[in-house]
Amino acid sequence: MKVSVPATSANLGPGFDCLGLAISMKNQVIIRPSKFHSVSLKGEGANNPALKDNNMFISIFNDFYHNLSYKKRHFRFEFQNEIPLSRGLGSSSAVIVSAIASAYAIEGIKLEKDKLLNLALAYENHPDNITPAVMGGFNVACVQENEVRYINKAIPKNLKAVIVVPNRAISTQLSRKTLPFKYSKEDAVFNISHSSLLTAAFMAEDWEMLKHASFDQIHQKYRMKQMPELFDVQKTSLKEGALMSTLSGSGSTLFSMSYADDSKNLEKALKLRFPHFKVFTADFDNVGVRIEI
Ligand SMILES: Nc1ncnc2c1ncn2[C@@H]1O[C@H](COP(=O)(O)OP(=O)(O)O)[C@@H](O)[C@H]1O
Ligand SMILES: N[C@@H](CCOP(=O)(O)O)C(=O)O
Repeated sequence: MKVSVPATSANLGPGFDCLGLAISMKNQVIIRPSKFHSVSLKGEGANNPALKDNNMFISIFNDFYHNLSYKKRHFRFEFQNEIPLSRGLGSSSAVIVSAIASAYAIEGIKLEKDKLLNLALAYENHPDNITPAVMGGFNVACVQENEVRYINKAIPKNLKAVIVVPNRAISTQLSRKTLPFKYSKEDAVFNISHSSLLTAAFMAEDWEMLKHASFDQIHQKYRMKQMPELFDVQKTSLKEGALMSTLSGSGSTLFSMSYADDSKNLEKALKLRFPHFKVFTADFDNVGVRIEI
């Protein structure tokens, strides 16, 4: 059985904790019944001992598997990870979503995507990256009485993600601690209006509007201060043809969206200016979690 989940970019500037989209880089796990428990790790995190000894995927998988199955079976887990850890590309959401989906799939129990999303919410209490991880595409989501309410839209092929991954990790938990406890009415109005305009721009496919809508007052500046070079990455991206350029999730990655025709030049300019960071172009993912029995 094989499950894969795409990377995500959450917040998209003003949409703190409510907007996110899926990117075509994935974490994949193959699970087979086996005589003994065993784990193989390839790609991102392969040299991280914590992922071998105390793997979040395996503990969530076990929680669900033991509730769903009366059998005591062992498995071999083969992980192939493309999503870097703690860089704001939704590595933890991918783990949560794939672990829950795998526990159901290995027992042959059908799990609707909406149910998967609501189960994932117990592990990540903001819906902005679990929703695109499950559904793919662009998503606006909020939580009401422990349920995710969302609207989803596919992102056309003529758009690309240009991604700058710094060489330093930022944990989401710590990055949330840098944010103020209170905001002014001006900042609240700024973000509500920009987030609404950005959502409308995605729905109407008015890509030029992203150049005006993608600004934020409530989280990026506080977080980016931890790595001030990110302000430079953002400025360079917007100057070199990005339609929008925002801190991806809680950082440290900077996400830009551009027309496919402009993406090569943008990638080249960023590589030249920031040779110590990993810069690449990716497609968007409009499918979300994939399960092959
Ligand atoms: N491939 C993985 N396998 C197991 N655990 C992972 C994996 N990727 C991420 N994690 C867990 O998620 C944590 C990172 O979560 P977080 O700081 O929210 O990063 P991100 O911004 O990438 O979602 C890691 O410290 C680890 O516990
Ligand atoms: N809205 C959250 C998103 C965190 O995304 P991640 O990819 O960094 O886990 C936040 O901004 O804290």
